[in-house]
Amino acid sequence: MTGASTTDRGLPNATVARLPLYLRALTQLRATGSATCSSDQLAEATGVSSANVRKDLSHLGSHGTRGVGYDVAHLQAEIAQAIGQTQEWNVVLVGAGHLGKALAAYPGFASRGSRIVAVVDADPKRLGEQVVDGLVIESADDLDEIVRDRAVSIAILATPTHAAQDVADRLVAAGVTSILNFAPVALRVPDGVDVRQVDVAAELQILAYHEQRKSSPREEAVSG
Ligand SMILES: NC(=O)c1ccc[n+]([C@@H]2O[C@H](COP(=O)([O-])OP(=O)(O)OC[C@H]3O[C@@H](n4cnc5c(N)ncnc54)[C@H](O)[C@@H]3O)[C@@H](O)[C@H]2O)c1
Repeated sequence: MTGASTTDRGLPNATVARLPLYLRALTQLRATGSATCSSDQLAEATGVSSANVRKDLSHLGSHGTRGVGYDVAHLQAEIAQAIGQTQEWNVVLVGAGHLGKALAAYPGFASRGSRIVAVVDADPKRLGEQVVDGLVIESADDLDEIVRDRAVSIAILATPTHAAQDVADRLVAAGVTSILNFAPVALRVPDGVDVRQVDVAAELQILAYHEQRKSSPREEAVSG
């Protein structure tokens, strides 16, 4: 992600990254009828340590009540407010290939505050193809118009690497201020534009590193 380790609002980026996890856990707790929860419960549901849960929530001004814990509904509203989920954000998805289509078909974004309002592609053969109910592939030539007319502020970029910077430039010029980038390239964007890079391959490489570390003592023991 671009920018410093603290957001403009003053929350540390690591906290911001965990808030959606707490929100998801609180939504599940509320669905099962829980009115209150402890930091331990949130820790268990999210995989975050209890100490970090308490620290993160204290940044929001929530300290919980001794012996009772946190009020689930109140905390849910507070986190939703902090991460801007009290309104719906319009998203354009650029690049309707294998990955783009799979993302566009995922029904879970809307319930978490983001709505894909357009899917665009540069390949004329794909135009008009239905991706999901209510979304057909539109022309990348119309990107500027789509961003402006549909009040899009967030883009998902799923084009090949070679096209990504050009697409990002166009998105920013049209008014997009946040980009979720799947193309394996470091985008250059002006100040005020946030980029989150998703690199599943790098995540796998990190796991491979840990696998290697797990297996090497055994190998040493066998050879030694
Ligand atoms: N983050 C990860 O780990 C991860 C995993 C898979 C794929 N990827 C990346 O995601 C991107 C998409 O992968 P894919 O398998 O879906 O590729 P794909 O070739 O199936 O799809 C890419 C789509 O982008 C379209 N496109 C090309 N130039 C464009 C432009 N200028 N404007 C709009 N659309 C344009 C193409 O017509 C095509 O439909 C690639 O950059 C790939 O490397 C990343």
